Amino acid sequence: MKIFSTSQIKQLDQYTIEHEPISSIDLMERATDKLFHQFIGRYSQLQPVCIIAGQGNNGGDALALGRKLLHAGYTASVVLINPTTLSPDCETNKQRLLDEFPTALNILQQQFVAPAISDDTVIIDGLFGSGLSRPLTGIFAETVHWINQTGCEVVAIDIPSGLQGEENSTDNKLPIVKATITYTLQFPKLAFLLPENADFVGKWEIIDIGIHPKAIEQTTSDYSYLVEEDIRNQIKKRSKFSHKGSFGHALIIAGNNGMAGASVLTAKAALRSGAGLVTVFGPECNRIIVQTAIPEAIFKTTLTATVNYNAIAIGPGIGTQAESAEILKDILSQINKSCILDADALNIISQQNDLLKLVPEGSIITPHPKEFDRLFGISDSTCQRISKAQENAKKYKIYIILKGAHSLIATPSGRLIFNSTGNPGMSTAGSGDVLTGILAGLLAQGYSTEETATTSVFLHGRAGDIALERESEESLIASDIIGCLGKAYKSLKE
Ligand SMILES: NC(=O)C1=CN([C@@H]2O[C@H](COP(=O)(O)OP(=O)(O)OC[C@H]3O[C@@H](n4cnc5c(N)ncnc54)[C@H](O)[C@@H]3O)[C@@H](O)[C@H]2O)[C@@H](O)CC1
Ligand SMILES: Nc1ncnc2c1ncn2[C@@H]1O[C@H](COP(=O)(O)OP(=O)(O)O)[C@@H](O)[C@H]1O
Ligand SMILES: [K+]
Repeated sequence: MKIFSTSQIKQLDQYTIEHEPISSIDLMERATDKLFHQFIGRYSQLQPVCIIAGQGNNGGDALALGRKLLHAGYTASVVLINPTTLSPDCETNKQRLLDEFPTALNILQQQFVAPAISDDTVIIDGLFGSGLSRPLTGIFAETVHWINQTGCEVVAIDIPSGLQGEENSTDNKLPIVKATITYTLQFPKLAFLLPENADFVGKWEIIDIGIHPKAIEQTTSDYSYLVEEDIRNQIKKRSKFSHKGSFGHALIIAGNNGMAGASVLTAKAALRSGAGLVTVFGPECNRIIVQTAIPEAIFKTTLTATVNYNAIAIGPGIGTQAESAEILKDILSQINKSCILDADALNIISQQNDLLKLVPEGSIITPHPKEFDRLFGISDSTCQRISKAQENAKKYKIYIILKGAHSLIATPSGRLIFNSTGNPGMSTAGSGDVLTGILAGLLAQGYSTEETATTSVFLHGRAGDIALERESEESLIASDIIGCLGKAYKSLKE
C-alpha cells in the first residue's frame, strides 16, 4: 500500500473529483458516511459526543459527521472554531447543520470557551487535517490544550490536529491533539509510523473513501506500507516431489561463549521458516548446547567451502573481539553473493568502517536504531535516520532493515517499505535473532533478496502477533515467535 504526502493526497482528491467525477461536497459526504459507520461500530448512542470543527475541510468532515450522529439519535454538541473564513465545503456543512439542528452548534470566533461536557464524552477532533501548514497558535492552540486535558477519549478525523502528515518538529510542547484513535482517510500518513508521534496518533484505522484507483496507480511514492496482500503471492508453493535439497542450506555464524542462545534461536528460526538444511558455525563450547537444543542442525567449528551454502547469516552473539572480526572479514572477502548481517557483525563493521565496502551487493543488514547510528552516525530524529537509510541502501546497493515497531526496509532502488505486523511483546531478548534466522531460511529457499526482506519482516511480526493470542506483551519471549511461524505461514495461505 502506497504512502503519499499530504500534498499528493490533495492532488489525488482533486483527480477523483474531476475524473470519477464527483463534486467535492459529495466526496466529503461519502467520506463522512464511512466515518459515521466506523464511529457507530465503536461507540453506542449512550455515549455523549462533543465535536470540535475547524475552518477547513477537516472541519467540514466534522460538521457533517455531527449532523449524521444527531440524526442517528446521539447526544452531540458541535463547536466550530471560526476566527476567520470557512472553506466552501465547511460553509455548506455548517448551513446543513444549522438548517437541521440549529441549537446543536456553538460558534467561537475570538476566544476559546470550554464546552460543558461529562467525563464519559467522546471528543471528535476535526480541527485540522492534512491542510495544516504550521504549528497551531491562538484559539486553535487553546482548543487543543483543552481537548488534551479533558481526559476524554478522542477520535481524530484523518490526522490528530496539530500533527503534520510527514516530518514534525521534535518540540514536545507543541499543541497537538492526543487521540485515542485516528480514523485516517484512505492512506496511512508517514507521521503515524514514527515512534515520536505515538502519543498523538494512538491506534489508527484506515477509512476507504473511494479515491480514484487510477490516481493511486499513477502517483509514485518512495514510501509504502507492507500489508498481507503484498506478501501472500510471494509465498512459494512446495512441489510434491521436493526433497531437502530443494530448500537450500543455510549457514548460521552465531554465538560465542555464554551466547549459545543466539545461535539456537537463529538456527531454529531458519529451520522453522523452511530451510532444507541448517549448519551452525560456532565455538566448541557451544556444540553440546546447540546439538541438544536443535538436533536437526549440523554444528561446525571450522569453516570451509562457503560456496556450498545458499544463504549465510552472520552476527548474532558472535561478540566484537578480534577473532570474530577476522571471521567476518574472511567471509566478506570470500563470498560474492548476498548475505545477512546482524548484531555484532554490524558492531564490528561500525568499528572498521572499510568493511562496509566488502558487503556484497544485494545483502541484507538488520540494525536496530542504535546499531544503525553506530554504522551511519547519530540522527536527531527518525526522519533523519530514514533519509540516511535510503541514502546508504542506494550507496552500498544493500537492503537495510531498520528494526522497530514498524520496521523499515530501505531498498537499493531507494524505496522505503514500512512493516505493518508486530507488537510491543516482541521487544524482548533474541527477537532480532529470530528475524535473522527467518531471513536465512527464506534466502536459502531461493527467495530473491527483496522477497526475503519483505516476507521475513512480515512473517516475523505476524508470528509475534499470533504468539500474543496465548501470551501477554510481558510474557512473550523470542522462542514463542519461532513456535508461531507455522501459524503465521498458514495465515497467509488461508
Ligand atoms: N475533497 C477533499 O479534498 C477531501 C478532504 N477531506 C478532508 O479535508 C481535510 C483537508 O482539508 P483542508 O485542505 O481544507 O485542510 P484543513 O482542514 O486541515 O485546514 C484548513 C486550512 O487551515 C489553514 N491552516 C493551516 N495551518 C494552519 C494553522 N496552523 N493555523 C491556522 N490556519 C491554518 C490552511 O489554509 C488550511 O487550508 C482532510 O484532512 C480531510 O479531513 C475529506 O473531506 C475527503 C475529501
Ligand atoms: N514494539 C514493537 N512492535 C513491533 N515489533 C517490535 C517491537 N519491538 C521490537 N520489535 C521487533 O523485534 C525485533 C527486535 O530486534 P533486536 O532489537 O535486534 O532484538 P535482540 O537484539 O534482542 O534480538 C525487531 O525485529 C523488531 O522489529
Ligand atoms: K483532525
